[in-house]
Amino acid sequence: MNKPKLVAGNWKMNTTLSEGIALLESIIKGVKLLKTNTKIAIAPPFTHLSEFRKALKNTDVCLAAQNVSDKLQGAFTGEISALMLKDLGVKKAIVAHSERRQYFGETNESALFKIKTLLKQDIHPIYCVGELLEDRERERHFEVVEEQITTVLYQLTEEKLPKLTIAYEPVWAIGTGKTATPEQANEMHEFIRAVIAKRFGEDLAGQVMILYGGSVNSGNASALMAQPQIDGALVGGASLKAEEFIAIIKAAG
Ligand SMILES: O=C[C@H](O)COP(=O)(O)O
Repeated sequence: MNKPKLVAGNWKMNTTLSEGIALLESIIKGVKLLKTNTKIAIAPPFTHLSEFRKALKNTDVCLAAQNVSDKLQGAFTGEISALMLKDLGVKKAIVAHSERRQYFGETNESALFKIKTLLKQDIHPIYCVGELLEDRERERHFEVVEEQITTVLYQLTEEKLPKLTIAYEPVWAIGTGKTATPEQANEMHEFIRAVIAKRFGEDLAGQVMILYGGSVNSGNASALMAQPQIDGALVGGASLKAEEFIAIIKAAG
């Protein structure tokens, strides 16, 4: 299946607005010089979204958010709703990143609410799944990821499914410099697709983009992107360096 790949940069809690604009400008410049079919998304901190929307206006780079509230509006101090994101031109949003699960108590259940509220605003969720190191050591990784997939995706209707992107990010590979081998990543992507297919059929499962995330960089991107089940990458640290990020996009094709 030859669908265009997606490379998404998750900037996490990095850059001031002025630093962010400078980095974004370098990325836009680099992308313009590339001949690529790869789709690109950037998820900066919330504080950057409004300015980034202007900067991305005449580009093919898609504006993404790193999180969203599971509530639509009201007395929820500090939260940002899907409606607010839509108003800022946000097209995609990361949901249940492992750092949100680990430090902010997010669960599969809260992820489902977030995904539903995003889909109502026609913002496409990037739903993060992945096992802890201890899960892999105990050979529970397939079980953990299966639960993350079934508790969320099985609650969605068929027509919503193609709007969803999955990011498989083994927690032990995030920001650690340890990448899953291309074979390990591909094996899990294949498993995820099979779990989706069990409920929705092969055709729909084939339409869901499954990204790999976890220490992706210019050195390992080509081997990862060459795997048949890997549809792209969710990039953390390396998306904060324009040259690295551009090299990853190039490797994706
Ligand atoms: O969202 C991105 C992932 O957490 C990967 O981060 P990393 O590329 O810094 O390992």
